[in-house]
Parts: sequence; structure tokens; C-alpha cells
Amino acid sequence: MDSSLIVPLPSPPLVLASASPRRRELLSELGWSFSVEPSRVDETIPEGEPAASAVERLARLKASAVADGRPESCVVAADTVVAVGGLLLGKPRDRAEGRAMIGLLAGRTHDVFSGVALAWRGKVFSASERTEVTFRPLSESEVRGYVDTGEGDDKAGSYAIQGRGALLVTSIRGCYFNVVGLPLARLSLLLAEAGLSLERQWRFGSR
Ligand SMILES: Cc1cn([C@H]2C[C@H](O)[C@@H](COP(=O)(O)OP(=O)(O)OP(=O)(O)O)O2)c(=O)[nH]c1=O
Repeated sequence: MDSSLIVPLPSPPLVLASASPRRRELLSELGWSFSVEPSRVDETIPEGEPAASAVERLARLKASAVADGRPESCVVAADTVVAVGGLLLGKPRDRAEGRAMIGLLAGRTHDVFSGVALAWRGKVFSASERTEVTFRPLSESEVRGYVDTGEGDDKAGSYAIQGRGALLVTSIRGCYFNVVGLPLARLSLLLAEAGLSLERQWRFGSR
């Protein structure tokens, strides 16, 4: 058959339900066009809730809040926390908390969990992903110096692997993009599960 006769199905409008500039950049780098609509939900994690369930639950909450009333759009949301020694670290409240977080992470391996959710046509698809990250040992003044750069102020665990934080990381095991806040391969699998094949994913935004 003449392949020019095969008309590809259009991709639905894509909405990123997030205020995170990192998530926006990651989707842009895929060549996708999308609109951004941050969701405002209560991100409290009750004591004892496992990290993997917490991030998946919060990603679903964020996606559902924005998807409400627009079933034709494909709404993507995520949530990220750092887990170390039984503690969950979100964003630091201030620099003192940032120093305490980086001090905890120095010289050991921790887990970064991101949950990702996709709301489309009244259904929500979701998953969580874990990446192991190892920091080199740091002196007190190195911890202070890093936190004073300010780049960790709005990030889970008080660091940015995509920034100067890379100088602290000796190894990672798992998805790098998961640490930055959006596990891209996992998102692609969710899109496929929802019925949007890779073929249609290549064309997000090029309708
Ligand atoms: C560990 C780590 C986290 N982060 C970021 C990703 C997330 O933006 C942030 C975790 O906070 P989140 O609460 O997951 O996300 P957010 O508040 O920034 O945005 P929204 O809820 O609107 O989607 O930490 C990095 O950018 N680099 C890193 O290395």
C-alpha cells in the first residue's frame, strides 16, 4: 500500500500540571509542545506512608486536579522526594534545613523516588520510579558552600543533580531523569498503556 495514504492519528493536547521549571525543560527537550498549568494540592505526606506510594498518590492528585473538566487533554504530573535512613526529604524550609539535608546525604547512598501520573479521557494511569544516588563525603564547609549556592533551595533533598550538585554525585543507579523530577521512559510506558503508542508520542504537539 502507498504509505502516503496512511493518515496518522492526531495526538491529544498535552498539559503539564507542574510549576517545576525542570519538568518543563525535560518535556521541551523531547520536542513536545504543551501548555503548563500548575496544580495546587496538599502535598503533606503522613508519617509512615512509604515513599513510593506517597509520590504516586501525589502525582495522581496533581494530575486529577488539573484534568477535572477537560477529558480531551492528556494531563501529566509528577512528585519527587529523597529517602535516606528512613527519612523522607522534601524541599528545605530554609538554608539551615538545607545544610542538615546535605549533611545527611554526604558520603552515602540514598534513594530518589518520583511518582508520575497521566490523566486522559477520565482515567488516571500512574507509576513510581526509584533511583539510587551516591554522594561523596563532604566536610562541613563543603556542605555549607554548596547550600550557599542556593540551587537546592527549591529542590527535594536540597540539591540539583543537573546543576552544581553533579559535583557531589559519584554514581547513580537507575533513571537519571527520575532524579531531576520526571522519569521520562516511565512516562512513555504510561502513555502507551493509555493507548498513545510511541508513534503518536513522537508527534506530541506537532498537530
Ligand atoms: C533531587 C532533585 C530534585 N529536583 C527537583 C524536582 C522537583 O521540581 C523538586 C521536588 O518538588 P516537587 O514537589 O516534586 O515539585 P515542584 O513543587 O517543584 O513542582 P510541582 O509540584 O508543581 O510539579 O525537586 C531537581 O530538580 N533535581 C534534583 O537533583
